[in-house]
Amino acid sequence: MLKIKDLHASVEGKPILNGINLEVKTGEVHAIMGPNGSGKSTLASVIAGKEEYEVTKGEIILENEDIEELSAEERAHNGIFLSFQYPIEIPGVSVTNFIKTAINETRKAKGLGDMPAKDMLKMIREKSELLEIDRKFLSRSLNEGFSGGEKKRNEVFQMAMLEPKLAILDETDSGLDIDALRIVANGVNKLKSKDNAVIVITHYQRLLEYIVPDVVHVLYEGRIVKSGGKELAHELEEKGYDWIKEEVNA
Ligand SMILES: Nc1ncnc2c1ncn2[C@@H]1O[C@H](COP(=O)(O)OP(=O)(O)OP(=O)(O)O)[C@@H](O)[C@H]1O
Repeated sequence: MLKIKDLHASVEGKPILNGINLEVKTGEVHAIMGPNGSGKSTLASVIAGKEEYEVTKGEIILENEDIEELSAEERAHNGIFLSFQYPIEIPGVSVTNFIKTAINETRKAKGLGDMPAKDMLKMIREKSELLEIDRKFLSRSLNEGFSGGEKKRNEVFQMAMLEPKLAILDETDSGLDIDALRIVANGVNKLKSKDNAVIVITHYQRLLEYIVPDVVHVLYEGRIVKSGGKELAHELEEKGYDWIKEEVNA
């Protein structure tokens, strides 16, 4: 699904990613952890193709295609979904209208016409039920006055509707209370299939109790310095990152 080879990236001339190697296969869930400022969100943004980040070296390959030259929009059309740490508000555009537009734009890029209204409504009904989202919520302006938990739930709803091949969830646990965390995680688990893959960026082992990762990576100073199974997340929660830093600097 995704292969990243020796990826280096900078922002405003400052190197942030210093040689990332990562392979995510279909059906897998990978967690990325690491201290503040280690480059986790930058990695997510670079995969999604955000313009402010400059790739200075390396390759990002999605399903055997080098996506380096593709814009963020084209990458989204190719099935990459990135949830944002700080989602934007769009007053006057409802959650439903936003998602309809996003789905139809993706279809257009594939040479398809708009999704018939009946199918769209059916999908909205199914996915909102899956994620236990109140229908009233769907007519509200996108993210305007949403609580932290509502924002996150809305993002997972967008993901459910767009059915991406590769979903990158950045700090999905921030702002979620325990019940919402469980609902969001259950939603992600239900959306997981043998044909897609998920990368979860998180600071806490808590989320990984619900979305169980196949592989956990530790990012430090722009490199993946350790990878392991889900037990690595427990170890990090217990011991923090100093031992990793010592290992790297030894
Ligand atoms: N758009 C930007 N402009 C300037 N600096 C940036 C930008 N994006 C990231 N950086 C810098 O890159 C470094 C890595 O940031 P990044 O957000 O990727 O880390 P992180 O591991 O996700 O951190 P956190 O755990 O705090 O969310 C930081 O020093 C940050 O200030």
